[in-house]
Amino acid sequence: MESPTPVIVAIDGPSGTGKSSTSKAVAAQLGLSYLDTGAQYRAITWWMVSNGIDIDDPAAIAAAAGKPEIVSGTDPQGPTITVDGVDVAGPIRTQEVTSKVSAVSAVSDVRARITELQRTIAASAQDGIVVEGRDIGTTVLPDADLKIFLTASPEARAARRSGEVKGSDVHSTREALIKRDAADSSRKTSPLAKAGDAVEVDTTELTLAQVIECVVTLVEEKRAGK
Ligand SMILES: Nc1ncnc2c1ncn2[C@@H]1O[C@H](COP(=O)(O)OP(=O)(O)O)[C@@H](O)[C@H]1O
Ligand SMILES: Nc1ccn([C@H]2C[C@H](O)[C@@H](COP(=O)(O)OP(=O)(O)O)O2)c(=O)n1
Repeated sequence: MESPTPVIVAIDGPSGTGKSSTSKAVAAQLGLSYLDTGAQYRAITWWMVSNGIDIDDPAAIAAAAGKPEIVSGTDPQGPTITVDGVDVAGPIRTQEVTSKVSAVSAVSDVRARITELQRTIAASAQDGIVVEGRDIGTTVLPDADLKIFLTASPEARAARRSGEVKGSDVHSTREALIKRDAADSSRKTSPLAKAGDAVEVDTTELTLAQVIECVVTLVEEKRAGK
């Protein structure tokens, strides 16, 4: 049988809308690769913090942006991320990294470096790839075959996120999410935004299974129309 044309899917949206869980499941179901671009920004942030770079000094961040070697494994059944050969899948999820990632990812030299990496990974995915983040449909892969923009109410997103972290309360999680979204949406270089040709899916009232099914159907429709 002829193998299908590689398909490139971009999934963007704010925190807690379901990007990672949806992207991983869609990629696994359709035999595509998977790239979590937020993990790459978290990885470079982790490296800056670990190497004593002043997060409030964009020039210092820019000067160091080319130093760490970030490698992403794109198997949706077990995605990996390393910095200079060290597995950082755990350390990049700490509160400290989460609170600093928006400042680091606003620096244009950081974005240029990580964007190049993302384009290289997408171009080398033989069967296609699902790439999730904030600026994939607008900047990283503007020619993606399908662009999805996930949204959900701040309440739903905070409830989902605080459900993941033991002992966290919904109110402070909601405030932190709103603050990070505002920073990501208002930065000068490649802010969080919906591409003009993206399909918006509000996941507030949907189960994860429903969102996955919706995206799988959209990918299959695209493939059939190719
Ligand atoms: N539609 C949904 N309904 C309920 N919970 C969801 C839904 N989508 C995702 N989740 C849960 O919400 C949390 C955050 O999802 P995640 O995929 O990490 O979001 P994002 O990547 O957009 O930050 C996870 O625990 C996930 O299982
Ligand atoms: N394409 C991307 C992906 C993430 N970022 C930045 C902005 C986000 O707040 C952080 C972390 O992203 P991540 O997707 O891991 O965040 P959450 O899973 O939503 O908590 O990285 C970005 O600037 N551009």
